[in-house]
Amino acid sequence: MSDLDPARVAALALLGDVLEGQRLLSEVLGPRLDALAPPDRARAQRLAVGTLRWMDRADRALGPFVRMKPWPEIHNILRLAIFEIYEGGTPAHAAVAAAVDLARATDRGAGQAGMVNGVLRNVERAGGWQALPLPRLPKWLRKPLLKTYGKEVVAAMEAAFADGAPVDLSVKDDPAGWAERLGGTVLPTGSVRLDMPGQISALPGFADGAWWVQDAAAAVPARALGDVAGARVLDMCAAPGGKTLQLAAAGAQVTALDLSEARMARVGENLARCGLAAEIVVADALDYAAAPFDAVLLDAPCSATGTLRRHPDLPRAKAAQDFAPLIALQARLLDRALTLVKPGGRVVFCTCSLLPEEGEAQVDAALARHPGLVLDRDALQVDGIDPAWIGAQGLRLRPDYWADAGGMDGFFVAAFRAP
Ligand SMILES: C[S@@+](CC[C@H](N)C(=O)[O-])C[C@H]1O[C@@H](n2cnc3c(N)ncnc32)[C@H](O)[C@@H]1O
Repeated sequence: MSDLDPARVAALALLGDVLEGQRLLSEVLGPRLDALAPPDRARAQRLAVGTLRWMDRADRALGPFVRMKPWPEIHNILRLAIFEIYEGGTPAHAAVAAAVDLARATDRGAGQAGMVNGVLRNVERAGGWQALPLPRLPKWLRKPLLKTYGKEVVAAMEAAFADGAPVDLSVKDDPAGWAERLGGTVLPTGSVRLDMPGQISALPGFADGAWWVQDAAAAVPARALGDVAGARVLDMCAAPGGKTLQLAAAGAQVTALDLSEARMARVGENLARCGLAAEIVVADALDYAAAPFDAVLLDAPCSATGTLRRHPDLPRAKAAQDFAPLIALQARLLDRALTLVKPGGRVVFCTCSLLPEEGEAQVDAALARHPGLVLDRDALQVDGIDPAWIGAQGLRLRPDYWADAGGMDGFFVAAFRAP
């Protein structure tokens, strides 16, 4: 494959890892891309992410022209070419020629190259890309979301997933000043949004640690702890540290705990870059013991289905049954959090999930397990949060909110007072 475009070859390998190997892109990007030149690395990732994002529509476009389901690698070559032509800005003749070269280089050989050429020409001739429905989520996820939110909301969420995500920053101070310097806008919750940021680490303020990348929705849970200046706060699942940075910047004495040593190293780096401090503990939160804290933030491991604008690989690599152990762990972590806080202290539980099992249902179950545990819905009324987003159990943030301004991640946030 030496004459082939290395970025497209790598993108195809990534697609195979996700779609056939059921691996997340985050697990395979390093091994697949490290040997490439930086521009090829960025392009390969962009091609793989874009193809996954638009895959459902690409399959609809292909449907009338493929009689039998193509071999997986040929199918992925077709999907990649269709993404490139209709959403990736590649001239059609170049995308088709590249797809034919890629097909010729597979084990299936030249016969498949002819088929790829013919099918792509047919798709082009048929036209109508824009008239096809927006990409739909896979059934395992679409079904429970339809049951929870209804057809209209799920369609709006799917539109948000197709749009992708801007880059949001949490700033230590002066959001308006940083928005002006970086050409961004200040969101109602105080995050700064950038539409076309380019290389993040080259932007003013990165090296000095004036801000860090954090989706606007992800910045809300730490705010639900209220004024934490001087308080001892446990960030119980802390890595890579977005919320630790927020709490430290707000003047809390933070203990940042996480099971993963590698991910915790990133918390240390982020704190150092931003000139902030926290106690770092690598441990299983279920075994961790300490003098009771004033407050605990539990950002529990979850399905991450709220982050699909940036991670279209996730619903393709995972399935519902993968999350059952996490849902059980969330309940155990919440029980543990309640033992680590002073009586009457605030505990904020959150997940970047859209599934009620990882949000509202966890709250109902925790209230049933712990007599005396009190929900503190007032704590969720932080600046910029529409009160209509706060339900009986907590704050439900959805990717289709702020649709005209670029959306937000899906999140669930609940605030409790410990018994
Ligand atoms: C959603 S992420 C946390 C994101 C982080 N709060 C932030 O804002 O950057 C969940 C984290 O939980 C950690 N985790 C999973 N099980 C854990 C356990 N038993 N004890 C401590 N941490 C755990 C994972 O390593 C992962 O870093």
